[in-house]
Amino acid sequence: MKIYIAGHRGMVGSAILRLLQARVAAGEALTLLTRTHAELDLTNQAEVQAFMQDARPDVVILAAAKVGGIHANNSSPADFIYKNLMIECNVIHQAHAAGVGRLLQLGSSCIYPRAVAQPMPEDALLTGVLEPTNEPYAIAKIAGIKLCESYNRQHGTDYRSVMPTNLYGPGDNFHPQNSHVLPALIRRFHTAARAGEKVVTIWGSGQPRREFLHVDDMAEASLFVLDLPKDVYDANTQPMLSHINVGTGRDITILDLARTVAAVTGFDGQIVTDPSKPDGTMQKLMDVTRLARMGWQARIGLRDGIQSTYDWFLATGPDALRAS
Ligand SMILES: NC(=O)C1=CN([C@@H]2O[C@H](COP(=O)(O)OP(=O)(O)OC[C@H]3O[C@@H](n4cnc5c(N)ncnc54)[C@H](OP(=O)(O)O)[C@@H]3O)[C@@H](O)[C@H]2O)C=CC1
Ligand SMILES: C[C@H]1O[C@H](OP(=O)(O)OP(=O)(O)OC[C@H]2O[C@@H](n3cnc4c(=O)[nH]c(N)nc43)[C@H](O)[C@@H]2O)[C@@H](O)[C@@H](O)C1=O
Repeated sequence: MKIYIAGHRGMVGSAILRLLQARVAAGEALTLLTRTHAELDLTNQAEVQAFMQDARPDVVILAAAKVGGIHANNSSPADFIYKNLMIECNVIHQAHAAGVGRLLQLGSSCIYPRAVAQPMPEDALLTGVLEPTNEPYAIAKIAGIKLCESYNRQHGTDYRSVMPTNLYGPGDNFHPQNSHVLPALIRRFHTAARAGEKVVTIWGSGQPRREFLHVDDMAEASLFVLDLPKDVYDANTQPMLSHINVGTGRDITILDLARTVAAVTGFDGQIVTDPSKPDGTMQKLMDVTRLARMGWQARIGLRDGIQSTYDWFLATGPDALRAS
């Protein structure tokens, strides 16, 4: 079986690739196809068409996307909606055109309305107004779900969607402005602890609540959902409500997260908030009942996950981190 992993150098794609490589090493007859962004620009329809027609994968895992934290989303909304729509349209349509029967694409918890009841079940989709700081990205991610559902309904494909909560882990983007909160705080607290600084500032009020899932758990959940027999997936989803939430089912305030990162990195000074920066959604907690019913749950606790991610950060060194 030939599996194409789109986005294999990203945080999630590389974690999925590690799991699949382990399966190959254990004797599974899998051929893993990868292309870097430089080799194949997934926003380019002609390039994606040529690749799919030539490579003819049996299965596609779509983990490539334009990804970033609250500031990146808020300041480059055109990039987030345009690139993500183009990637999804090209990969999903050209996969179908090349006869790919099975596909898994990754969305995001930001697809749900900003003021929805918590925890958020899958059927909260399209029931209210989205969070403005990431509405363009969320619209693209909702389109990804609807693309998969539409191809399934019209063409009988088996294209599945998983909706991860906020992720973190090895391979994350630690950029000071463009990253998500957890890698941003690891870098900021580490730098402050090393420099002997007495104050670290975090964005917003510190009161928003977020749920954090380690990327190795996410990779496991992705393959779990991809591997589910079709009758099991179909029995637990609906043709027009087919996505599956992936999370831990537990959340934490940003201030408590900052305290945890401070402890892991050895920072013992003061933490102050910066209310001039946006809070975004006040709470984002996944209802993970659907996935739990099918037999999967997260294993890596937040404190352990932050510690191992910090160990990876230290081993990798700031110079090897992403530049944008
Ligand atoms: N990180 C998180 O907290 C969350 C992530 N997700 C979703 O999970 C998926 C993976 O995210 P994550 O691994 O964190 O993101 P990363 O930014 O780590 O990885 C994304 C990958 O996609 C590649 N890529 C982007 N644009 C293109 C393009 N035009 N052509 C080819 N490759 C491209 C990137 O390559 P390059 O770097 O060279 O551009 C990169 O390797 C995404 O769908 C994301 O929306 C969902 C919820 C939370
Ligand atoms: C995964 C998810 O990620 C984004 O949504 P978000 O959850 O709001 O993401 P975030 O991680 O950037 O922020 C979480 C909270 O943390 C606060 N915060 C404090 N200090 C820093 C800080 O230094 N950096 C960042 N980035 N945030 C900080 C910040 O103000 C906010 O209150 C979207 O891309 C969305 O589309 C999406 O899918």
